[in-house]
Amino acid sequence: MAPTSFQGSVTSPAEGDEGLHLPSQLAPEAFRVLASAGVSRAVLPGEELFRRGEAAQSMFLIDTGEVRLSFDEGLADKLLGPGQYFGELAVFIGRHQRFARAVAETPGVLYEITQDAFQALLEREPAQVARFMQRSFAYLVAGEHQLVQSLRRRNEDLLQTLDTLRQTRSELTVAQQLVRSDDLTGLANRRGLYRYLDELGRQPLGGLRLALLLVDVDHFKGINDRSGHLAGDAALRAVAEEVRRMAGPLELPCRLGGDEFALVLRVADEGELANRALGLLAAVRSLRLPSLREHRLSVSIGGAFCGDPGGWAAWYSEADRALYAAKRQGGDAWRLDE
Ligand SMILES: Nc1nc2c(ncn2[C@@H]2O[C@H](COP(=O)(O)OP(=O)(O)OP(=O)(O)O)[C@@H](O)[C@H]2O)c(=O)[nH]1
Repeated sequence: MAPTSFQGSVTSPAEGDEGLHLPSQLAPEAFRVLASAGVSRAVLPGEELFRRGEAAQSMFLIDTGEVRLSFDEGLADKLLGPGQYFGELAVFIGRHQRFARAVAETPGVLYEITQDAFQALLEREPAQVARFMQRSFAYLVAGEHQLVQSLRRRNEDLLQTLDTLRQTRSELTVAQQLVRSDDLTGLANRRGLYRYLDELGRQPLGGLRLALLLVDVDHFKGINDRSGHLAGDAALRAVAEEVRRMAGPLELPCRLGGDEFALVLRVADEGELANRALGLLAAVRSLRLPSLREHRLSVSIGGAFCGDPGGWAAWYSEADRALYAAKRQGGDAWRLDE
C-alpha cells in the first residue's frame, strides 16, 4: 500500500537504540512498515491537518516536506520533517483530544494511519508495532520530562522575580521613610507631617478634638554660639526625645526645621491640652546636658484647636501666633490661641 520515498536520514537512529534518539525520527524499515498501514496524502503549505482540541482519529507519518506543530501559549512550535511522525496518541488511546495544531509548512506527502488500520497492523506486525510504541512512549516521557524541567525553571525565574520585587518594595519603603523623616532627630519632617495630615481627614476621632502644638527652643542661637554646633545638635535631639515621649500612638511628633517642632494631638478638651503642654515644658526644663554647661534648656509652646482637618495653613498661623505670645512672655511658657 505504501511505496515510500523516505530513505532515512543521517540523523536516523541505529536499530536497537531508537528510544534514545529524539525527536521522533523513524528508521527506514520502521517507517516502511508503518506507512504500509497508511493512506498517502499530498499537502500544500498552510494546509491544516488538525486543530487543538479536535477529537483525534489518526496519526501521520511525513514522507516528504515539513509540518509545524503549535502548542499552547508559552511552548515552542515543533517543525517535523521526513521520517518523523505525529498525532500518534490518537491510534494508541483513541477518543483523545489534540493538544497541538498541525499545519503543513511546505508541500509534501504524508501517510495518514487510522486507528483501525493501526490495530490491523498490530496483529500483522506485532514486533515492529511494539518497538514503535516503545520508542513513542520513551519520546513522550522525555517530552514530559522536558516540560516539567522548563516549568520548574520558569517557577524558579518567577520566584527570583518575586524576590527582586520584594526587595525593591522594602528598599522603597526605607527610602520613603528616609524622605519623610528628619536626619538629626529621626522625627517626621515637614513632608511626613503633610502626609500624616492627608491621612488624618479619613480617620475617626472618637469624640476627641485635634489640636496643634508648635514647640520652639528658647534662645537656641545662643546655645550654638556659646557651646558650638554639636552641642546645639545634642540639645535638638534631647528636645525631640521629649516631644516624641509626649506623643500618643496616633499622634505624629515632627521637626519642622531648625529649632521648631510640631505635634498634632487628640485631646478631650482645653484642660487636657494645657496639661500636655505644661508636661512638655517641665520635661524640657529638667533636661541636663553636660555639653550645654550652665545653659538651662527651655521651650515655648503655642497651641490651637484644629477646626477643619484640611486647614493646616490656618492651624499653623493660629498656633504660631500663640507661640510668639509665649516668646514675648519671656519663653518657657505655653499659650493657646483664643
Ligand atoms: N546646631 C544646629 N543649629 C541649627 C540647626 N538648624 C538650625 N539651626 C540654628 O538654629 C538657630 C535658630 O535661631 P532662631 O530662629 O533665631 O531662634 P532662637 O535663637 O531660638 O530665638 P528665639 O526662638 O526667639 O528664642 C539658628 O542660628 C540656626 O542656625 C541644626 O540642625 N543644628
